[in-house]
Amino acid sequence: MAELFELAGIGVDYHTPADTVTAINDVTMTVPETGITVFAGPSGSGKSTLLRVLGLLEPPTRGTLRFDGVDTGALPHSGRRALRRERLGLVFQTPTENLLEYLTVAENLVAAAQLARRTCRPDEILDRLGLGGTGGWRISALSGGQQQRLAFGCALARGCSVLLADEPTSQLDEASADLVLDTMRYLADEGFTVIAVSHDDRLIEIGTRVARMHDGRLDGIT
Ligand SMILES: Nc1ncnc2c1ncn2[C@@H]1O[C@H](COP(=O)(O)OP(=O)(O)OP(=O)(O)O)[C@@H](O)[C@H]1O
Repeated sequence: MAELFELAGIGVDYHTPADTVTAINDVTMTVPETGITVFAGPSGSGKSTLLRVLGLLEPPTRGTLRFDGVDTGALPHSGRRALRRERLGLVFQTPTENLLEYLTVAENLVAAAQLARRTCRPDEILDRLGLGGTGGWRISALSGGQQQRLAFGCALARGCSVLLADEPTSQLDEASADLVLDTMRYLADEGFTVIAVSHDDRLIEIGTRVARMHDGRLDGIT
């Protein structure tokens, strides 16, 4: 199995007025290009911080992060930004955080594509995600699960091959969460790399690889 991310001795410290918090402590692992990798663990164990590191939103304090063979720490700021924009799609836990509420569904997809200087066919993406016919709708007319589906759609519109989701089901009722789980399975089957952070047992169950975190450390991978 090809490995997409290679983490070696990754550490992240945050300096607060009171002290230094080590959010990630010496994490060494790989993340494969295929399947669904889930980071699980109690609150405060460092899952979201690690996802931000993988999403190139935040450089680690220590260690080496290779993405597709490239040492991301050796890249200039512009190189990291280009990788982030072109390859990595982030989906956050609050559905509306991922979308522009003053635009329609289709306009959100077009705006996402434009960010990556691409064009897209909104109807095609909406059909693939089971949202056919909603192109002209306002975002508020979609359910929370449909909004999260559209957030994944925006990553597709940008041409991203890697989808990183931070607790994508935590704000949703069961039916809406089901829509998101189906979408993640579909995208993994389509060959996208899907990576998620979650407390949700049902999301952890669909993981093809589950990395358990505790106190910033990796506690095991199954
Ligand atoms: N910007 C920051 N400044 C200071 N400390 C931070 C910052 N971000 C995270 N932390 C601390 O780092 C540790 C890991 O936080 P993180 O949010 O990554 O954990 P988590 O497992 O995702 O938790 P949750 O499931 O509650 O979101 C916690 O102790 C948190 O308080």
